[in-house]
Amino acid sequence: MDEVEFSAISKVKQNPAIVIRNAYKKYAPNTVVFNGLNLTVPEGKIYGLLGPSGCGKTTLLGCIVGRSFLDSGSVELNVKRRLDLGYMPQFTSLYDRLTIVENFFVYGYIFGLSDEQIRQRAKEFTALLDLPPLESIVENLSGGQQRRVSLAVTLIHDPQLYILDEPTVGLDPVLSLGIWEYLLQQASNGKTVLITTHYIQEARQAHTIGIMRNGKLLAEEPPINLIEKCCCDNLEDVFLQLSERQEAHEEIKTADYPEKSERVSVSFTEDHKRFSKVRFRSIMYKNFMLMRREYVFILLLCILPISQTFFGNYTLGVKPKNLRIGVVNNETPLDKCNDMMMKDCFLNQSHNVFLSCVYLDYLKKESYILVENYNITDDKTLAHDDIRAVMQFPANYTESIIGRYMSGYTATDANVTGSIVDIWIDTSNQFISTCIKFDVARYVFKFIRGALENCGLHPESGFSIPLQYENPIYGDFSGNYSTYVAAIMLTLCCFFLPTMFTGGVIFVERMSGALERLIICGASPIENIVSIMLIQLIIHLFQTIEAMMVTYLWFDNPLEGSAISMTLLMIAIGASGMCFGLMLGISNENMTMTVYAGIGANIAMAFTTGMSWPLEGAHYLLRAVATYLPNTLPVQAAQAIGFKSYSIFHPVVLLGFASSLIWAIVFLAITCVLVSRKNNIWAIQKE
Ligand SMILES: Nc1ncnc2c1ncn2[C@@H]1O[C@H](COP(=O)(O)OP(=O)(O)OP(=O)(O)O)[C@@H](O)[C@H]1O
Repeated sequence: MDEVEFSAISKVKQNPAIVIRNAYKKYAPNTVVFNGLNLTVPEGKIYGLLGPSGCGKTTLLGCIVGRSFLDSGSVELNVKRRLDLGYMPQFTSLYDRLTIVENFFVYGYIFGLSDEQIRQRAKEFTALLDLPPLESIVENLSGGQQRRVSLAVTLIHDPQLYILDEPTVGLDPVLSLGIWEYLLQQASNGKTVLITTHYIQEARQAHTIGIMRNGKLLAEEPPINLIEKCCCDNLEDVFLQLSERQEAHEEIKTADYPEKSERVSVSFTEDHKRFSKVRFRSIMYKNFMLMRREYVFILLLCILPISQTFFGNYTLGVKPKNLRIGVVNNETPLDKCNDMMMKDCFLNQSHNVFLSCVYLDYLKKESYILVENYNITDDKTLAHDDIRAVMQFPANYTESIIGRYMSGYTATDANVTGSIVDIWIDTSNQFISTCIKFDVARYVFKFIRGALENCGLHPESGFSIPLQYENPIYGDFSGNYSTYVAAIMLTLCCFFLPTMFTGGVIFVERMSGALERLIICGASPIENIVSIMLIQLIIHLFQTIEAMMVTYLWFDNPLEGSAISMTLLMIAIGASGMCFGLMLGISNENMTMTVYAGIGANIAMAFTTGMSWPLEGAHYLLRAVATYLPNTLPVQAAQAIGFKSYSIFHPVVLLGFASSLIWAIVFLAITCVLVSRKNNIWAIQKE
């Protein structure tokens, strides 16, 4: 018996279709996959690649179709166009939400097939592979059915070279036999087939067998030769025998691994063409079909900006109502207060006006709920959680006010102390306590003015502060938080939604393996990214218009500047959000990370826009950084257009645009670096 050489260079004499020489590859220092591997696939033959699980068969096929690189060595194919290559990945890698025929159209269009040709091929494969009805959605098919559809997709364009990664896994023997018969027939027509399989006996039908183990090819011969040489009855025994022999020579595996990594890859002639109308049409077809199928998701995308802006405008900055205030009125019980007191002159003692009633009536009209006979505990803490403040009026409150008014600066100490209302406020909620402080002070002046007017006196003759607020420079007198925060919410909405959509779509396409499959079929990454961004841009335009209509038409928030400038700014913000999403979708290996990174970054950026608190109060280091984060300058630009009617050429507005565009470029640049550095970036590795 001849000694079977390790790493045998083929003795097959036919023209080679695939030649791999001195291939080295490792994923990590301890994961050497190829260690000087040589392989030759003869043209017009079926080559069965066998090897234990994890020996590198899929990696090898990946290097042949251009989805992975070798660290060193060479790969040569007899085909120079992707059109001549048909690759069936290990996982089905189809568009699960599309129907079988829609998948045929996506991949048929990529290769420039006409509708008629695609339909014809679909018919042929339905018969050959016993496919389910072509209108079935792929995700509803069984594993075996999906695998058969995947094989049909691989062969739709009638390629010269078939690279098939375990096409018969999970199929019944009849179907497997049918597939092998078809492959043999194709080989007799001059097609070359490289096929991996775990079913060793099935591989007997191949013209040549390659047995791979520990980074090398142990043998490469017709199956019958191998069986004879090893004096075995079947291929399984050959495989075991060769494996045992290699164990004995294990030291060979640690042969000198090249120090320099060259990233060797196959190249196809049409690869220089980064953008092709034919391929772009196919990708857009796929996007539109997916959108049509996912109409509920699209509807949700349209509703989201409306709901976000509605919720935001209805909750943020709206004055709290129905706050409960405990009242201890030592002057008179509240039920003795009446409407007459509000109109009568308090200086006329016979009218029995209680000013505490007049004051409390103002609070009641402002929607405060007064809790009567409230008991103040000794330590002045509020006894009930829902009581936000407690007010205590002295017994001789009205009398003391009159005394103070009549005597002016000569008022007695008793009159001064008797006219003071004590108030205890729960400050655990700063917004609410500030609101109460503001209202109780405001109504002191208001009710004194009203009371003096009831007596026919000049309203300013009472207690008032010598300060006059003129018209606001920007904004209105109410100066409320909701108008301030409206533009911020709009900005965040326009950044966040494109981030999540783009990141999500890219991630899902990577996870399904369909994106990588499209790229192997020749679709360039640029075509894919541009198509996703185009769809997102259309959606974003709708979302921006909806969100602006809710913000400015429904809620009447101030938009002093041009609506067109504001729309353009929101589109620029959306573009940077999209690029951020793209970076997240490409860089993460699991969905949870993508979602966490997207939401986490957006929450952090929302804080640094000054939405919840002015940035002027932040730590000076954070303030310095926050200014240059993606949403800070755009928010300032949006505020400037909304409140100050700045034009698009004003430096503040230009800075907002510049920030969004620069960030978009930064995110794209990071994405490009990741794409050029990482192996198999277009697919998430499955176990
Ligand atoms: N992207 C990757 N990063 C790190 N290691 C990887 C990667 N892809 C594959 N590997 C490792 O490389 C080795 C070869 O994997 P490969 O999938 O090529 O084997 P295989 O022979 O196809 O296995 P199977 O028959 O089970 O599909 C395995 O040890 C695997 O863990």
